[in-house]
This record gives sequence, structure tokens and C-alpha cells, in this order.
Amino acid sequence: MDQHHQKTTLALFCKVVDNYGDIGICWRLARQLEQEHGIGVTLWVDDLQSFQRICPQVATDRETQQVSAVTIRHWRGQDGVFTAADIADIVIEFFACDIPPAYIAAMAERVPHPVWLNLEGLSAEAWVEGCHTLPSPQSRSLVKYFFFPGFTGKTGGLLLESGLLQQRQAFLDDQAAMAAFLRQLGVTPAEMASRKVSLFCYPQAPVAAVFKAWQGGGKAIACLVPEGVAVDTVEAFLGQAAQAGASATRDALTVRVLPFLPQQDYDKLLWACDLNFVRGEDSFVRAQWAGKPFVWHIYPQDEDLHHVKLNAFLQSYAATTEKLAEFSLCWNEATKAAVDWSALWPAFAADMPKIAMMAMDWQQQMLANGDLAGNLLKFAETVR
Ligand SMILES: Cc1cn([C@H]2C[C@H](O)[C@@H](COP(=O)(O)OP(=O)(O)O[C@H]3O[C@@H](C)[C@H](O)[C@@H](O)[C@H]3O)O2)c(=O)[nH]c1=O
Repeated sequence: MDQHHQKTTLALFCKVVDNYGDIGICWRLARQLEQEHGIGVTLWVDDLQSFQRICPQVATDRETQQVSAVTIRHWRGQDGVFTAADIADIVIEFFACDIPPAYIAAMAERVPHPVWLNLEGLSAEAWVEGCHTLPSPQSRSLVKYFFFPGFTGKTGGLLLESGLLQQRQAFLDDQAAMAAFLRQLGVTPAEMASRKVSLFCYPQAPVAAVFKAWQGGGKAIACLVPEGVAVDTVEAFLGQAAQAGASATRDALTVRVLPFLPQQDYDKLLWACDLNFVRGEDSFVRAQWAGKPFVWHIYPQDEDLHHVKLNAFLQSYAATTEKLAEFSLCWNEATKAAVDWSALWPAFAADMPKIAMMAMDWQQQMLANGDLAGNLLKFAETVR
């Protein structure tokens, strides 16, 4: 790959299926490969609007642009002319997105062939270990390998930037920086002194019922909601449009709408809060690195397939913290029993110190698996 001591190149193809997770993961991986490993990364993405939401520096009207040293190309469909000289050393398709046929044809022309990986979605299910790094022979002697993120040493691990945990610790140790960060988002001193909860979930989460339990609870709660999340319930609570800056207090609960944050600021929000509600894949992983108690809203799938994935994760993550598992199942409507949130919430809250300790142990376990970008490059070396 590096015979001429040239920079290794990598093309990452990202199709935005919906929301922000697809581009969120690809952007994080692209930046890390470029910045920490000195790889020349080209990120092909079909939806620059979604990209701009998590990275405001991205222009939505450019065919090609550079952000944080990564080359970003607007992927406009399956047409296109490519020659072997256009092909990177490593080609990654995210989530089985179909890369353009002409690109694949040029891959076959290239000597040596590039390393071709399909980066899959995250799951704690046991079968993942057996499928991680499996080869899938393609036409014209090309081979594609499946690469799975995961929670064990027999998977690709989780995305983690090298300085992230130190940055987090420095932020937590610097009360003034943390207060300044929250203040700039409009959070008041009274809210800072409350139990701070960030809320990111899909529209079907039982937010209204949980708000009710928080409202009637003994301890003041400040629920910080990025714009666009749980809009109907937030508007019903606020009695006004859920725009950044809007807030209302009823009994023990204050709900405050935040601007949708750039990706790096979203990490700070997770670090600053006492409890984080996260969803999908990327915010779910970030919550694990935040080391704070979190509740995961899993991306819904047909035939409740996501409940299997949720249970697989809870079995390894929440095995020792019964209330976390119960709360998570109820939050995901993965239980048939009627839920008494006014009883479940205080029971969960009482368990939070234990859950927080467990979260730190989990972090150590995940660290031992190595990080996804590093694991991916090591694997690419073995098959090039
Ligand atoms: C709330 C918030 C999130 N973000 C970022 C964090 C993440 O990178 C991204 C959100 O991605 P996720 O947490 O993965 O949730 P998500 O629901 O947005 O995304 C995905 O979930 C996957 C399971 C699906 O496969 C995808 O198709 C996609 O739907 O948005 C910000 O940058 N600022 C914010 O204020």
C-alpha cells in the first residue's frame, strides 16, 4: 500500500438513509483516519444538508471541499467515470451502500486491488463475532470484507478518538469551562444546579409520561433538548414553538430547547449532564465514552427486530443494574406490562450512583478492545 512512501489513501462512501447517524459515524471515522493516522481520506456523501447540521463548516453547494483536511465529495448517484488511478488504497462502503459500478470496475483494473471493506452497523448480538472480517468474493477477483464494530475483542471495537477521554476529564475538572459552555447554550444557574438530563430520542419515545413523572418528582430536573427532538411533546409542555432558547418550568421540571449542536459540542453536552437519553448508533457510543448513566432509544426495525438487539446489549451492559434494564425496556416499549413511570423513575434515580460506577467499568472494558479506526487499519494491513 505504501511502497512509494506516499500517503495511504482511503475512500469512504456514505449514503444517508435517514437522520444523522450515517454521516455522524462516517465523518467521525474520516476525521480520525486523516488526523491521527495520516491517511488521505475522501468522504463521498450523498446528503450535504444532513452533514451540515452536525458540521456547520460544510457547504451544501460544493462538488468538492476540504474540511478538517478531509476531502468531501458530493456523491450524486451511480454514474461517473473512474480509472484505476482514481482508486484509493482502501475503499470502505458504509452499511452496504452500493458504490458506483464504474468505481468498482476501476477497482478491478487497479494493481494491486484496493482493500475493500463493508463497514456494518453496531450490535451486541453474538453472531457478530463470527461474521466480523469474513471475506465475500466479488466478480473480477475482487474481495470485499465485512467489518463489524462491536463490544468485544473479537469485533472491530468502537469509534474512539485518541484524546477523547482526556478531553472529557479536563472538561469535568474545569467547572468554569463547563458553566461557560452551558451558559452559552442558555442554561441558567438554577438549571445548572438541578439534575441535568439531555434528551435525544425518536418521536415514539414515551416522553410525555416521563415528563409527568419528573414534574411530580422531588428533585429539580433540567431537561435539555436539542431542537427537532420530541417536538410534539416538548411543544405541549412549553405551550410554544420548540425553538432554541424556549423553556418552561412546571413543578420540579424545566424543559429547555437547545440549538442542534455541532458534533463536538454534543459530546460536551453529554459530559456535562447527569443522565443522557441517546439513540441510534453514534450518540449511543458517545454516551458510553461520556461515562455517565444513559438510556438508549434503539432505532426501530420491522417485526420488532430491534428488541432483540436491545436485549443483547442490556444483557452485557446492564446485567448488574436491574433498574437500568427495566427503565430501558420501558423507554423502548419492549415490554408488554403497563408502566408506572411515577414509581419507575425514582427507583431508577436511586440506582444512578451504582449505574454511574458501572458505566466507568464498562468504559475500561471497551478500551481493552482497541478503537475501531485503529483496528480497521490493522486488518487492512493483513489483507492488502
Ligand atoms: C442531538 C445531536 C446529535 N448530534 C450528532 C451525534 C451523532 O453523530 C448524530 C446522531 O446519530 P445517531 O445517534 O446514530 O442517531 P440517528 O437516529 O440520528 O441516526 C441513525 O441511527 C442509525 C442506527 C441508523 O442506521 C441511521 O440510519 C440513522 O437513523 O448526530 C449532533 O451533532 N448534535 C446534536 O445536537
